[in-house]
Amino acid sequence: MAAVSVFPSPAELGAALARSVAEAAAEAVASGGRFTLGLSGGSLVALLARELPAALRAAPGAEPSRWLLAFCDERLVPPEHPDSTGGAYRSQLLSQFAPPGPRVLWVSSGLGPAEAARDYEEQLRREFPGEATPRFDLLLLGVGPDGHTCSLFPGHALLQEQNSLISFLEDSPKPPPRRVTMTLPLLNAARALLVVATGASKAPVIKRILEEPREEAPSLPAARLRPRSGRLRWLLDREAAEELRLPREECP
Ligand SMILES: O=C1O[C@H](COP(=O)(O)O)[C@@H](O)[C@H](O)[C@H]1O
Repeated sequence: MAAVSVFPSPAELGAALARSVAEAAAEAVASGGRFTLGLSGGSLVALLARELPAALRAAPGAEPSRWLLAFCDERLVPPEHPDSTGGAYRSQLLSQFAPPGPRVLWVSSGLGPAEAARDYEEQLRREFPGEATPRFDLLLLGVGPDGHTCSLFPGHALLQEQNSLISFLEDSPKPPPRRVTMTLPLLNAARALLVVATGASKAPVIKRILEEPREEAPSLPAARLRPRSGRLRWLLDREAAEELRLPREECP
């Protein structure tokens, strides 16, 4: 069962998200020496860029130099392109870390989609030796008004992927079309998933994802986020949560 927390606005949500990341980092660094974090793009980039640096200053044990960062999905455009998730994080968030900052696994934009996915999966496997399916400490996810998460779109064949950790698509309905993405088996292996949604345009799909009867294989990709043994928490602002009736935590 997912936990659902609702915030008055994206500002309070962003601050709580940043505190959760800092706390998870401090815990992981204390127990295992490193923190593995997967980042999604879109609206998350600005939220994290605005709130995470201050949250980290308040959590000395979080130690960003002990972090391994990966991208939950990436658009295959040059890093300087405005659609590049890695490029956006580099300029908006990573530039704020004092050296040495986190270690980052970059998706290679110079390769074709299939090669880029294969290369990224190899990079990941090297970082998690001995784990058939790597378990990230925390994955930060978004959701689109159509119910997509990462670059997993409704009705797309990638939803059936069972073997690869990373896959690719060349027909994303949301531009740009060429992308690589974590697959459901990798997402659902994580120790914790935080899914963030803000704005009224997402209210109808949030209701469907969280309140429609649970099917074996729901059509909305974000409804297939079901961690095998990890935690799943949704962070919503009031607008995104306005159609929900289920019990949730109302946060100040
Ligand atoms: O295209 C994408 O969209 C989703 C949702 O983005 P948002 O701006 O509506 O929050 C994002 O999570 C994903 O990383 C991105 O490639």
